[in-house]
Amino acid sequence: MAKIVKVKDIRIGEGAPKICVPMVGETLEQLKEEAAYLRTLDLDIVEWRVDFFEHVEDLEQVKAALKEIRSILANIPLVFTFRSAREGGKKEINAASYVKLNRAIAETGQVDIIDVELFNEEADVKTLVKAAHQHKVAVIISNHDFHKTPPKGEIISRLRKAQELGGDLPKIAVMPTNTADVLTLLDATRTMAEEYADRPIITMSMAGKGVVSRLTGELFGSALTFGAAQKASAPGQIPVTELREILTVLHRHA
Ligand SMILES: O=C1C[C@@](O)(C(=O)O)C[C@@H](O)[C@@H]1O
Repeated sequence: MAKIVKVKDIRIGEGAPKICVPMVGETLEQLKEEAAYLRTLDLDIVEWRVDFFEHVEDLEQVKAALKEIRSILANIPLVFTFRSAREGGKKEINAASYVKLNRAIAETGQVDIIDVELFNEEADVKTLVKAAHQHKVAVIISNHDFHKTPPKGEIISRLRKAQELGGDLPKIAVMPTNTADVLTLLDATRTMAEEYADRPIITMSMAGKGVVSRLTGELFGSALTFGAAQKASAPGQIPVTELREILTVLHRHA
């Protein structure tokens, strides 16, 4: 039985998939407005995609912005994510800066989860997992392919590696070029969840073809799904209101 990952009052891995909504503001004012708006929505978790932030390379300004966001979000769990440009994000920073940023933010105690990309040096991934856990912060170990869908075995291999490295929530997002790719992601999710995972996993097939994978996590084994508020952070995210409605109907008939 896969364990539950608790972040504040949210139990990831129990019941219907949890809804995570990204903030993609570039300025502090935009982020404060986004955070205030997200408080009015029916969501479970907020993700700060800090790679969009104009001052992402100034740690003190990131910390100051985090303090404001944390205050506005109150008891809503917060994921801190720097998405690298090579995996679909807005910017690229070097490995040392990436580790320093994520470690410093984990140590603030103001985030509940950090997202660490699997395709970093293994030593850096392990360093961040250890630092996060020392400060009672959970870790998503993530991987993204914005160009294709790898074979089923490779998807499973990456999720298993993320689990072996101590990620509380292994995650993979892939791009379908056809509907068979969507079935590959769903089949890999099912096999990983049923045969290898001892913790919740997060998977999605992106863009319009992949929307079905963002809705059917309870059936195939993905414990969290991303929905859009004012602006999506990746192709295929649907409005959070529609997402909640569909997840509720599917959960009722599960
Ligand atoms: O990794 C993910 C998943 C995602 O790429 C998606 O496809 O919804 C959106 C990102 O903001 C998040 O960090």
